[in-house]
Amino acid sequence: MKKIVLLGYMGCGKSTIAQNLSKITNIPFLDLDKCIEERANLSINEIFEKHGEVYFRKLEHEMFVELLQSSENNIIGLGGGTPCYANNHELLKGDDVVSIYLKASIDTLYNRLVHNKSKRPLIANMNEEEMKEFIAKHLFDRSYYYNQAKHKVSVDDKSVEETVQDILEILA
Ligand SMILES: Nc1ncnc2c1ncn2[C@@H]1O[C@H](COP(=O)(O)OP(=O)(O)OP(=O)(O)O)[C@@H](O)[C@H]1O
Ligand SMILES: O=C(O)C1=C[C@@H](O)[C@@H](O)[C@H](O)C1
Ligand SMILES: [Mg+2]
Repeated sequence: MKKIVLLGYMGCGKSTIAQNLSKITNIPFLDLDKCIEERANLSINEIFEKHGEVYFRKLEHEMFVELLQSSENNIIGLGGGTPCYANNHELLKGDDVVSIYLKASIDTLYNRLVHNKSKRPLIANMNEEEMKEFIAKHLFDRSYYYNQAKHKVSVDDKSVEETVQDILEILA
């Protein structure tokens, strides 16, 4: 079964773009973060607080494998860190997987995340200056994994509709 997997840094728009793509294509959308929250019956913040990040990464890997194994066609929106742990980047290369990196610049990410960080435990307690530096370094560290995707779409200065259109061209 075909799996369209959207990946990229926090705030690049995986969830937003996947929802819109799902409406147009009628392919059901699964958000990995949401699936984890439902399975654990805890928010992502609560999982990090109560059990720590290592436990979260284990749940994240198990849930990603489970979603890829299901027999339906799906759009799967990954968490920002998913490709960077537990060899999950290898799963982006599977035969039935169309993996797409939504590539955003540091400025785009910062502008989207600065007013929207409370539900993202890795940045929730940072001030604005710390956040910019963190995003720059973290994005650099993670880029190797994001670039394992089969396709790349730049999202800077594009509307949701324009990014969705770029993805439809990849899928055509
Ligand atoms: N052109 C755009 N494309 C996508 N998102 C946009 C755009 N312009 C503004 N946004 C906003 O940027 C934010 C993107 O957040 P979203 O939750 O979709 O990202 P994400 O990649 O799923 O993040 P996370 O990894 O934390 O789950 C949303 O608040 C969305 O409304
Ligand atoms: O970038 C990350 O490591 C994360 C991104 C979010 O989607 C969540 O999966 C969680 O907050 C961790
Ligand atoms: Mg998301």
